[in-house]
Amino acid sequence: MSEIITIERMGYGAEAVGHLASGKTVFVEGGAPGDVASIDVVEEKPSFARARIGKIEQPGAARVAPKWAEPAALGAAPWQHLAYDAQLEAKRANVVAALSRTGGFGERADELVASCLPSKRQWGYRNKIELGAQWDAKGTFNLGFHQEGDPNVQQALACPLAHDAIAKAPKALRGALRFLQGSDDLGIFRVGVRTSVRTRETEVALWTRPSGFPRAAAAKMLKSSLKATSVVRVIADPGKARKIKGLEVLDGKGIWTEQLCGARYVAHAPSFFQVNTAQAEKLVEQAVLALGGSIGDAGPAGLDGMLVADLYAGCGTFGVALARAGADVIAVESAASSVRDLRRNADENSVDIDVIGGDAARELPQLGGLDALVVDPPRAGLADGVPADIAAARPSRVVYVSCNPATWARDVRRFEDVGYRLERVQPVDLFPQTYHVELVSCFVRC
Ligand SMILES: C[S@@+](CC[C@H](N)C(=O)[O-])C[C@H]1O[C@@H](n2cnc3c(N)ncnc32)[C@H](O)[C@@H]1O
Repeated sequence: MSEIITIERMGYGAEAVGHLASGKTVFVEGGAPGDVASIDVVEEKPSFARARIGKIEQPGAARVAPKWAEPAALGAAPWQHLAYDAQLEAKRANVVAALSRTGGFGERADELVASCLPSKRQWGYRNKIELGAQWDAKGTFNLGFHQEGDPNVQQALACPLAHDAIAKAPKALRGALRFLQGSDDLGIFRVGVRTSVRTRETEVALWTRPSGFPRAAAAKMLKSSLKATSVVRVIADPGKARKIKGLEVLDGKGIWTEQLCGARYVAHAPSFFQVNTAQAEKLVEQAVLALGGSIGDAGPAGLDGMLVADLYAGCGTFGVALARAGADVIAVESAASSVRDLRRNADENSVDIDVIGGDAARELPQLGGLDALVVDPPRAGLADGVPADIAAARPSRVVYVSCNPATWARDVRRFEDVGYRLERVQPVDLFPQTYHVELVSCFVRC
């Protein structure tokens, strides 16, 4: 079934949103706000439909020519056909919509959400590329991007979202690993590459199942193909990336380092680290400011003597900055690799952090009274009882950093129910050309 519609807005996802003549909401792959397009409906459900663009009759004002022509861009850069200003507006609108509907803020949501802070680099901003590895039915080794809902990897020659030093890694690594393996399956199921424009370090991490492995040959080949300063092998089972069975240094330092807000951070391959360093600095700055601190030439300051918990702390992106600002920091993180890196990052930046390895929800009730708290959970947001446990610690301020407006808006409701008022929401664009948006929100105790 085809019909001509006008695209209204971007959804929270790859698709744009419009309405069929029947009034039904339709999600349109490849649509841009303002497009008048002939669409082909590919799926119809009782309350919504999905469609593809047949022909654009008249392009919307926000539409631009996509830069990345490979099919992998559909999954990795699904908003690249939108002008950057329109991307920022759409991201803010998605945060407002989540707060309004899921958070129950109605029209008040619009007043609380600031404009989305733009990324200086709209391409070439990622410090990390993560590629899935697979053997196909013909016995060919493939390396590419995972697309949501598709078990197969999508091959690509390059990733223009990544810094120049690693943008061509998909092709280079595919060639190197095909040569290394020949027709032998070495159990590689994922390859991660991290680079820093600040420290000039590049690390290649091969994720493999436990088995024999030609360490020296792999080290030589990977080091030369990307001028890597570190080559490591992470031993784990596919689908169980959190259960690391071993980490072998094949060449170089065995770690990757990055500089952020004037501090130096070490991150081992299995540890979480923000993928857009320059924008992560804005997250940190926003968090420090929200707690009443300041950012000066010498770094974060002005939180002297405050007792602050940093939950879901990773390698210490927030915790180290808060401690440098003078706060007494208790950090909780569950992944063993990140916990070790966090301890080392505190030492290397000459700050004391009380690092607790464990589940944030479980540890929180033992922390006692707090002056303030920063939480930065994974996409699923906070476990049910966490806002109430936070309220029991009676912090005067809570900073909630989120990468998922839907779960965040649900949690906002919970915070308001336990006596915290949402004061301000600052979306920050860490992921240009995609629908993803990060936000820093601040709550005060009523
Ligand atoms: C979105 S990352 C944020 C990390 C850090 N705040 C940063 O900005 O780099 C979420 C972190 O939470 C950790 N994590 C996941 N579940 C957890 C849990 N139940 N308790 C504590 N940490 C957890 C992950 O290992 C990851 O490091």
